[in-house]
Amino acid sequence: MPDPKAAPVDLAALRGEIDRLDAEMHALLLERGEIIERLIAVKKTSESGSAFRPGRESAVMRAIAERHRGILPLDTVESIWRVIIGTFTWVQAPYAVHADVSGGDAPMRDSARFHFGFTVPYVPHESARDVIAAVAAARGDLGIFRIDQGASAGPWWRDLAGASAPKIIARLPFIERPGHPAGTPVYVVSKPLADAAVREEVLFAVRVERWRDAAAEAVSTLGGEIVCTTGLAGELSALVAVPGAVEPRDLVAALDASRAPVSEIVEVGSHAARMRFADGAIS
Ligand SMILES: C=C(O[C@@H]1C=C(C(=O)O)C=C[C@H]1O)C(=O)O
Repeated sequence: MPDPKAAPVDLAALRGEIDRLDAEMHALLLERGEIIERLIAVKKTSESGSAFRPGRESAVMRAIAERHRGILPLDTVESIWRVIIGTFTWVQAPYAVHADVSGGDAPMRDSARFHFGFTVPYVPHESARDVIAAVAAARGDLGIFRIDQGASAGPWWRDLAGASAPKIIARLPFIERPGHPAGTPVYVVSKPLADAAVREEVLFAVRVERWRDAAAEAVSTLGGEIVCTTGLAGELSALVAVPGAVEPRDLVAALDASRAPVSEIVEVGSHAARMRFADGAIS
């Protein structure tokens, strides 16, 4: 590879270099497409109807963020690769992205376009629950909605309970940072991915007979957090995220010990460990 510092100085020659690189990048994308064609047969995607492998996607995004340098903003490489990955997933098994626009269409459209590109269809809905219902009714579609729905949205996470109900499969953006151009924190739901799901963080719908502030501390001692809560006929329903190594019985024991007795606990999804980007480094 030529040393860029020793690059030719006239404009036409520099544009010639850019043309060469563009042709190489395009050829590499075509080659990536050929590998995807071979991968379709290995993954047997047509049987499950879903090509998403959120753990693999998170690992790819981490590698990109870790090796990135130079004048091109991270936002740009991140969005380019999200479009590449989202579209190559769509090529394996077509899907639409259903989005809850109850908090405004613009942030959700930004999120869908940034993370899945423009080839994948975008379908707006009135609520997170409508998104979950649309995903339940479709074969391989995805749904996205804001994690912070506010109390009026109700306990939407309970719609994810049950073996065949949709599940949370990812939390986006993968690379969290202040000022992210599509930074609204969203959950991605799909039909259950079974063995293809990543379980670095596991999410439970938990019903507790009464609420105690000590319950939040108990969950945080396990390395988890209470993501959302809502009142439910004298009880409290919470969506709780804990590291994958924490067994449901450990969570129940911790909540019981904080005098917030658990009357029901159901797994409603899982996702990759969160990544944060600050001062040029991923943690
Ligand atoms: C290519 C795959 O399928 C999907 C597309 C990916 C990609 O284009 O890099 C990564 C993960 C999957 O969501 C795969 O499973 O490796």
